[in-house]
Amino acid sequence: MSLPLQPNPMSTATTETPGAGTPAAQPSTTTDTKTVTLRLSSANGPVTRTVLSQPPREALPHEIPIINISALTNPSATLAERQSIADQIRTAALTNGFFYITEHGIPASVTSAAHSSSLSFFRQPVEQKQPANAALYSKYNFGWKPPQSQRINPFEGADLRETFSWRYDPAYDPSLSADDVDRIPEEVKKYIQIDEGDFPWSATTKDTPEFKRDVIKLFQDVLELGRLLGRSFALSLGLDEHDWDGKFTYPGVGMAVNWYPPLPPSTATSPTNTEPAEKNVSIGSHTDFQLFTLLYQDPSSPATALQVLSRCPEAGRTPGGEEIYQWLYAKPIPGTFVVNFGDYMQRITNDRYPSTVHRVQNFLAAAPLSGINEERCAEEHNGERLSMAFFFGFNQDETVEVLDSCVDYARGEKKKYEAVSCFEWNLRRFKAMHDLGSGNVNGAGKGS
Ligand SMILES: O=C(O)CCC(=O)C(=O)O
Ligand SMILES: [Fe+2]
Repeated sequence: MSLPLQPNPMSTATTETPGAGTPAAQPSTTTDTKTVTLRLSSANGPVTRTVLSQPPREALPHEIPIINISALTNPSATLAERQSIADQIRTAALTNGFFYITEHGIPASVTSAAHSSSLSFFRQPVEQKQPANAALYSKYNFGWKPPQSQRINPFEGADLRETFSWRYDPAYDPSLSADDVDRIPEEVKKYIQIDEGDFPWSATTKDTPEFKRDVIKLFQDVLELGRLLGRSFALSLGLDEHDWDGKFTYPGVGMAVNWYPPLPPSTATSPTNTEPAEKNVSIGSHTDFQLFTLLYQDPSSPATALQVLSRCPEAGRTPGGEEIYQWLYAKPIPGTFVVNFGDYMQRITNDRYPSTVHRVQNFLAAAPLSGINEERCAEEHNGERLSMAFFFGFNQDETVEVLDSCVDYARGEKKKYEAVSCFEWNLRRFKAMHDLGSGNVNGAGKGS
């Protein structure tokens, strides 16, 4: 593989002065293209993107590719086979920073049990979810978050989703024995956040005892999968595949189960579906904070929900020379997880691997995308949608510098970012979001 990786234009954005309360998208016109200006908070402060004012379109296979990762779980696979996966990941990273993984080894029975148990939890009346309320009962904002209690983008409306979220607890780590848990070093322990009395799980077991069991089983499988993928990411960046193994021993993983009601039909029939509709975001436009995210999408919901902001070179540039973007649908593909990179990855790769902006608009009236869900969408569907997101980071006490493989020293390029620990990074990111009036509407942090 040829190193260093060349700069990635996907990662560039225009930094602007914060202005909480400013409309998220303002119409503007280039010579012959209608665009809106999207505002959001990012790793580098508030940014704007110029976005085509047209309905999102389905991503083409090369724009969000499907990568078969069966070699990662096959003990007799060769390094060349694993390198081939790493190369596909690198290509996807340098394209949109989004891809699907298939043949990942997590049985469909595990994802579907977690899915249906989560639905049982969320479909309960509010009074039954209230004992798990994160804002009321958690020291760390873990547990249930009611609809419109979060606002991931300070420039858009409150998110309509409900969420149940928590973070890594070594007691549920399948790689650790009870003795290992007792021997966790103090410098690591101080960053591991655990609520007392097994909260929030303790508040879910009365009426939905299977919720904890099924969701934790999925969490455990995804944790192991994330560790394997970490090796592919290292390989894709010109490192040894085991270079990061020691950084994932007690990883800073956050998990969120999201339950989306349908967006109101008035928004669903909007001719452009590009205005972030002040009051109507399922989850606002944002980037994820950490290294990478693994996302399970509900394969049974109407398909036009998750959208990825992609560069659109065919649209030219704005009169001010800025790049133009477009929204692409990342449709649910049964049996896959969606993978995207987060802000910490963008940092340590000197912007090579972009932390791509995405959002969810869960439209009830959405037309099904090609090849999937036609049958399901033709049936009665109440428009709800469930997703489960795993936000993967290195151990919280780890500090990873910008990788030399991502800096073209021969051309005078420099490391753009100073080294920062994963814990410090998350703190900074939460703070930046809250300083703009974002995050959790009632004041606490988000689980990602
Ligand atoms: O529900 C989805 O498809 C995406 C969720 C997401 O982006 C997040 O929780 O950060
Ligand atoms: Fe996200």
